[in-house]
Amino acid sequence: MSEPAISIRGLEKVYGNGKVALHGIDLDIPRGSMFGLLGPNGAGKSTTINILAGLVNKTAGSARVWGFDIDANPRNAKASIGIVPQEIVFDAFFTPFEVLELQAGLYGVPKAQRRTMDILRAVRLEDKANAYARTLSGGMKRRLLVAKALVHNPPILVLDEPTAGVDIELRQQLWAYVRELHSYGTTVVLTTHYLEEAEALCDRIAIINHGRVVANDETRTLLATAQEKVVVVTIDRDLDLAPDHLGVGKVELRGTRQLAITYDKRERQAGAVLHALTEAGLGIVDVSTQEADLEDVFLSLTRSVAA
Ligand SMILES: Nc1ncnc2c1ncn2[C@@H]1O[C@H](COP(=O)(O)OP(=O)(O)OP(=O)(O)O)[C@@H](O)[C@H]1O
Repeated sequence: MSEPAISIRGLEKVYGNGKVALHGIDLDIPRGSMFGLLGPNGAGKSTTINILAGLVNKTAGSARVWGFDIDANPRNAKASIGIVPQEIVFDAFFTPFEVLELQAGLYGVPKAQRRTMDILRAVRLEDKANAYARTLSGGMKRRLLVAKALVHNPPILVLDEPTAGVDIELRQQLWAYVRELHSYGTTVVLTTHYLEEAEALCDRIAIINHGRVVANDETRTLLATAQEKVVVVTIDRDLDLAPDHLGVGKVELRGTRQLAITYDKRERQAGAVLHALTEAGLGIVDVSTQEADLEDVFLSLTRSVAA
């Protein structure tokens, strides 16, 4: 197997004020993956990313980006990663074209190899190429940030909370574009608070809490670890109250004919729940089940770890 796109070992960060942001993180992000870095506010996501980007100095540990050690080979490590930061910062008096050309200059991309107009076209800003950055809408600025991260054609693109404060339509556009990049082989890492977003987009997810990795798995495996399952049963008669004597989990009456039963799937299967209902003399008309979603996994993991 090829070396991971990003490989982190024992990464620690203590800020100047004594705040321990990372307690020793181990993390491998496979090449070609769409990887979600999830965690509540202050978990250490930005610190991790900023260390990889060379913007924050680590206290201990090591990291390799596309095989390049960030200490031994910082230039190559930096050239292998494009970071889309959380905050929008541009010089208002540069045009998108100039912003990208300047960035290309910073990364030492020779003029002949620059793809400024191609990138602007890809993020649908070609008609704004020569407008001042200050005249762009919030959404356009976001797209310009993505464009900026791509000028040196990095194999890894990291998006730090890219859709915070972005409207739904733009979010969809942004994700469509990120998916496209991913389909062409770019390794994509995104940090997000939006659990549904990570669930929908990422093939692997690591959850960080209080500077520690508390989960790191394929999205579907992570979802399968959620223990609660709900079976919703339509019964053959009207009820006034949820029956409380079934002994199969929490029973809730929805309307007069539907029962939602939440049970722990380690303890019993849906069949046993249905059996208990028929034993209680209730006829079953229809059945559906709901798996727990990522939010349940996230909450159970981030609740169980002390600060
Ligand atoms: N420059 C700094 N000086 C001191 N403490 C810091 C600094 N930057 C971050 N921290 C602290 O380190 C911890 C981790 O912060 P970090 O920004 O990495 O979290 P995060 O998971 O990215 O959260 P968010 O999503 O809110 O950005 C927090 O407790 C934060 O207050």
